[in-house]
Amino acid sequence: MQLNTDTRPSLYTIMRLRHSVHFFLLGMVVGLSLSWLIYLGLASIWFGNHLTGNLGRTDVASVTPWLAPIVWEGTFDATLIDSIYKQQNITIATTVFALGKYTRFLKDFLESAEEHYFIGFRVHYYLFTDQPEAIPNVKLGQERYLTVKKIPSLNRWQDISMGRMDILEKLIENELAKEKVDYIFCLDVDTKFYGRWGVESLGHLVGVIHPWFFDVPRFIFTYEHRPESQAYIPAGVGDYYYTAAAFGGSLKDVHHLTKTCREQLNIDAANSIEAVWHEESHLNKYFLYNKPSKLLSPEYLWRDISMSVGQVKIIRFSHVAKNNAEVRPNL
Ligand SMILES: CC(=O)N[C@H]1[C@@H](OP(=O)(O)OP(=O)(O)OC[C@H]2O[C@@H](n3ccc(=O)[nH]c3=O)[C@H](O)[C@@H]2O)O[C@H](CO)[C@H](O)[C@@H]1O
Ligand SMILES: [Mn+2]
Repeated sequence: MQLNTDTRPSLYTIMRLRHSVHFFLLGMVVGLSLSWLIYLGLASIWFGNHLTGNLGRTDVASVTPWLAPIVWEGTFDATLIDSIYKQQNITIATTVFALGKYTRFLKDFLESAEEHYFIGFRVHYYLFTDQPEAIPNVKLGQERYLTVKKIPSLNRWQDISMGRMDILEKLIENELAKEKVDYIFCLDVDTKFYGRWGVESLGHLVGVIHPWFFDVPRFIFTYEHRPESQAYIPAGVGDYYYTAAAFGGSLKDVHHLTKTCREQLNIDAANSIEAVWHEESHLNKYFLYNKPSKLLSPEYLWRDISMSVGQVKIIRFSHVAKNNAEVRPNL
């Protein structure tokens, strides 16, 4: 009997083994490729999120010491923030006063607002004037409304400017509170929009840093320093210097602001004292003790379109050059 002592693997076995190895290697390659693709996918989501989180500026402060954001270009994602507010069906009331010769600013103000201001959102302008017939016919976009309110003019521009607090307080109380209004902004009319002013600006109480005082030390701020005035701020105190040409927030907060400033202005008037920068001084006092929940950088009220500084990468809203002696009723 002959035993089969040939222990060498048959050709067939070798072929099968090689096949398995090939299969194994192929599996490895496919597996690794898949893992790599999954890794890349996850990484892009991960780093994508981090990129959003990395928005920010190193050349300016974008948060206050009480952790309120200061809105500068490069600190927010406009598309993302629009999509968040789009779900909320909000209305933004916007007040503007144009008395005497200031009606001439209305055309540019309204036309430029229709191009840049809360585009895609419901805006209701409330326009106070002594000459409704002088209001230009500006075509408003969809879901944009304008209500004109006739009010008497006053002899002093300071009284017109300060008188806004009282009128705004009453507007909120008597009208806006009953309507579906979520936010309100109160703006000067001798201004024009040049870039996006959108929902990134919304908050409970919103102040705009004055364009002449955003990069100077506190002792330069033109707060009211006479203790006799209700707008008094002691030396060495204060966070920022805010402009009165633009402020806003929720109806409730802006009502409290306008009511408080109106009361303080009345006490000053009764004591025959007028704060150095009128209602702006009172607004600064208010913001010192009622901190804004959001601050807007001077991009949201620049000095004049022709002036540039490195920190201001985009001018969204700006005062227009005007000859005060010519447009105001008094000096
Ligand atoms: C950049 C900035 O911080 N601006 C403030 C500054 O002066 P401004 O020089 O910007 O004051 P202004 O002459 O623009 O007056 C304020 C606003 O009152 C209205 N108005 C005034 C006069 C007139 O005859 N008709 C009329 O409609 C108009 O809406 C105007 O925009 O100081 C004012 C009060 O001291 C206000 O605090 C302004 O917000
Ligand atoms: Mn002004």
